[in-house]
Amino acid sequence: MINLNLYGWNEELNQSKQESIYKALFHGRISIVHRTCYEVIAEDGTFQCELTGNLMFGKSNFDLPCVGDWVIFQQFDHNKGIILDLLPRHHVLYRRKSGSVSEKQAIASHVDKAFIVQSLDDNFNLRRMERFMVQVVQEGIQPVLILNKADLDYDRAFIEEEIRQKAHQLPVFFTSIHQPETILQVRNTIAEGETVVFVGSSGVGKSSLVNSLCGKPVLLTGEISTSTGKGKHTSTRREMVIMEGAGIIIDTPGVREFGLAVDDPASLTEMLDLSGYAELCRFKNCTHTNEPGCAVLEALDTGSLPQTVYDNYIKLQKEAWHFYTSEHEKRKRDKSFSRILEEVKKRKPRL
Ligand SMILES: Nc1nc2c(ncn2[C@@H]2O[C@H](COP(=O)(O)OP(=O)(O)OP(=O)(O)O)[C@@H](O)[C@H]2O)c(=O)[nH]1
Ligand SMILES: [Zn+2]
Repeated sequence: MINLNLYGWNEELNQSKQESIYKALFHGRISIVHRTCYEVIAEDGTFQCELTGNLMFGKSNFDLPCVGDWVIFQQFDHNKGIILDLLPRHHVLYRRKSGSVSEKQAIASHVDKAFIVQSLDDNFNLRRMERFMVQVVQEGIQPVLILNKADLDYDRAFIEEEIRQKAHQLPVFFTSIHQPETILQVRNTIAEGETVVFVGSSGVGKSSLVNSLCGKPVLLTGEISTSTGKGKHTSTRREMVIMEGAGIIIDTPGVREFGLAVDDPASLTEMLDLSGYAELCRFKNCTHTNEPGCAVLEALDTGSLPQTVYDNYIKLQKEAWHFYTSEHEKRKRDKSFSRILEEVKKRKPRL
């Protein structure tokens, strides 16, 4: 018998289950998605499940279950099932599907904290960190910065100076899988039943960290490729694992570029340290690009706002607006399409 409280099951989820017409069936949490096959952890063990047609058709991609989702399923055989219902999601980590402008993809759900992992070699990049931060904060997920491979040679003074401006926004940890005490520090911040997702570029050590946190190898890690000295891309599927006596970890595969899927582009100034200036702009709806009396541009001119911070803001802002507007266009189109379908249905067949 598996205690699902350790996997994050709680009273709130139980309440939403009671509202489902399938409340008499089993519930469980998705730990791996493999194309159309979902591995579900339930009280009676692990089940290989498929989706019922209702959950599959007429749904956007991001409505499909993802790792971390709680579902209700009908068991058949001893370890198989059909997923009939998806409990309401909260704190979902989305990203824009690569190669698309407006299609978002759910990566993990019911997430409490996001560990944004960078390695202390040439991967360290605050602007890239901001990209992840913007996305997770949007969903009410708490960001944490993990600077890994602290055993390597790096300029600690430089890094500390760089992250000083960020330290008030998110906790920062220096870790190394070769220094157990640094792993323990991170582990102590994860409470029982809490869900943590790992995000970051390929090769920064996400899977290695997960293994170290669990105290045993639970995920495959990339071997060093001798030619480049970098880890090979390994994770092709997402996995959820549990740490004994602590929370739940979801590892995500490293992606070359993590595309923003934010619904509130206006929130960017706050997260990117521009709000202090933006409040002083003459116009309330200032875009900080060419307006007179723009305090952001002024700060840029006097040098108190670094050009790199501003450039990143403009880049993310553009991307967010692009996503936001095309998503709205698409919704409008979908709506009128479903209206046409309704009309078609209403029409009586002529005999
Ligand atoms: N020196 C050092 N190497 C590390 C550390 N953590 C991980 N590595 C190495 O970095 C390489 C990549 O590690 P992974 O854990 O596979 O990286 P990942 O972020 O999961 O990569 P993807 O699965 O591709 O997203 C492996 O060769 C690890 O042994 C660390 O703290 N110090
Ligand atoms: Zn302005």
